[in-house]
Amino acid sequence: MGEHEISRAAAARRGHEGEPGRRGEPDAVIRVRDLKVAFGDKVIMDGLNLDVMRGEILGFVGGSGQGKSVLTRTILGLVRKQRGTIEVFGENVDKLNASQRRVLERRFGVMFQQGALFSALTVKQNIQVPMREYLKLSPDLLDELAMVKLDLVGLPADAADKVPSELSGGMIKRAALARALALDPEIVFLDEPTSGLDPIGAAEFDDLIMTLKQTLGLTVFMVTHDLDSLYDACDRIAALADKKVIAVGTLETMLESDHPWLKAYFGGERATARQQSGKRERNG
Ligand SMILES: Nc1ncnc2c1ncn2[C@@H]1O[C@H](COP(=O)(O)OP(=O)(O)OP(=O)(O)O)[C@@H](O)[C@H]1O
Repeated sequence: MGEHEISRAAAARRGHEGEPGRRGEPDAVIRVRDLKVAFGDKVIMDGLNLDVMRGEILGFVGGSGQGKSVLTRTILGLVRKQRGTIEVFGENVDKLNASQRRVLERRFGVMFQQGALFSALTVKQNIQVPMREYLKLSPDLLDELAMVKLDLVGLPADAADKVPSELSGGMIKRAALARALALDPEIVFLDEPTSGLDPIGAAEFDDLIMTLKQTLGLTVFMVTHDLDSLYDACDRIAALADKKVIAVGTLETMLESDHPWLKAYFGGERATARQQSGKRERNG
């Protein structure tokens, strides 16, 4: 498949050619119902429901250790569930055979916490890892595509041949995002993408995510503790507590909730200051 065909296929998948995504697919691109996940006796989620809508940036919040990463990994098929259904693009993932599963995986991009790049590989080689796994392309085309991805995330061309230890924290995040975008995914999972970045770097990363959502029509599932990201970048927020999604909606929905964790989280000093300022303080 040539580059042009790949881009066309990706555009068609995202509905850039006049349709709202694949025909017949629901607007909820991820639908989780009555999910139970446990490790031995330790129940992490029980009766959890969640919809992620096409084209939105959904911010997923919750206290430390509540199960945000476990939910992400369960949706990705990396953690076994005890009960419940997970539908992605309208397909029940339990009903997919191995090859259908592989097709589905190509429609996901994942950026794990801390970037998780291969330290011995250059940025370009890191970006090419999923391409080599899923696409049969010539070395020249692989190089060309990797440079397109670098440009997409705002990295200079000379970052291509550097290894992760030669990059700043912000550049590592961008390189990891470029790798997550390697296969032109429709949904991107980001696990605390702004953690470890300084306020300006974090604001720039949020801007990049919003731009990619607009230009590529991406759906973004973003686990985050970053109040600024929740205020500035997310279309909706889902909050995890008591083994369930206890609230989902806009920021106003979160602020109106009586749940003690949400009251503490969004009513705390930092959140209150953020609300009152009405803008991102980190921009100085
Ligand atoms: N493979 C595993 N085996 C056993 N327990 C696990 C496993 N993976 C996660 N857990 C447990 O599941 C719980 C939820 O973990 P998870 O990493 O999803 O939390 P989190 O909400 O993402 O936390 P944080 O915000 O601190 O990253 C934790 O108690 C964790 O110890």
